Amino acid sequence: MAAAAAGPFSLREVLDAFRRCVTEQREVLLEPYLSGWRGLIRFLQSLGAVFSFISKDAVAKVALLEGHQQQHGFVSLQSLVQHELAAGLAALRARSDSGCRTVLRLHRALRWLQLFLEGLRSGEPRTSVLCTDAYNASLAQHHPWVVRKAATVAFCALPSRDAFLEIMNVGSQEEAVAMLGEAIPYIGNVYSITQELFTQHKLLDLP
Ligand SMILES: CCCCCCCC/C=C\CCCCCCCC(=O)N[C@@H](COP(=O)(O)O)[C@H](O)/C=C/CCCCCCCCCCCCC
Repeated sequence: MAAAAAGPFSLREVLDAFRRCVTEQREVLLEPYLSGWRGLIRFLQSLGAVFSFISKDAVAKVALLEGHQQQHGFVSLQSLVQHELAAGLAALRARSDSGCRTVLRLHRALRWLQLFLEGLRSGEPRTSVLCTDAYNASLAQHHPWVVRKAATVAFCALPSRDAFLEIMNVGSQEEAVAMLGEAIPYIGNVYSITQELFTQHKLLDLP
């Protein structure tokens, strides 16, 4: 499946992808953006079947964006937004397969990731608590009750903080925490630029 290439998870690769995302003109490049997501999905898939309903949704969204990227040759999120908005906001809102609505879902998930990684870095050992708090402060408000319920049940199966730091494949715990400190601002930067772009074009509530 193109959206989830094989190979072990490496936080360094994800960090590099999100670092490569932002240009000097504050554009968000689609290729590294999707590459970062593919790396994250690989991690999620390694956590087992209890998370497969989440990884399947993320894989489908990345695959949809890969399709749009290949079909139209978009280089950046900005060019994707510009292209889809050319048909008018009403037409865009009526589409269920638009790149914009799909990016919006991943964008909200990126906020979850930022908060979750900040929590991991803080030293709180209960990953399910960290994950639930990050989820409630980001994605949860956009999900129906049944999805919220399934997600919070799945969070109880998360590995410990120590296991998380190990799976990052970065080295010692201290090195892993240092890399989290490096990664969070890059992810935050991609989030902020996308948030500005979607605010500017009134796209933050695409159905
Ligand atoms: C060393 C630490 C690294 C942490 C790595 C984390 C890896 C996480 C990888 C992927 C995150 C999942 C992204 C999920 C995107 C969800 C998008 C969404 O909101 N989809 C819903 C709406 O879609 P439409 O119906 O409108 O098309 C859809 O209903 C969602 C269904 C699935 C439930 C989503 C719950 C998301 C919970 C947050 C992720 C938790 C992962 C925990 C693993 C640490």
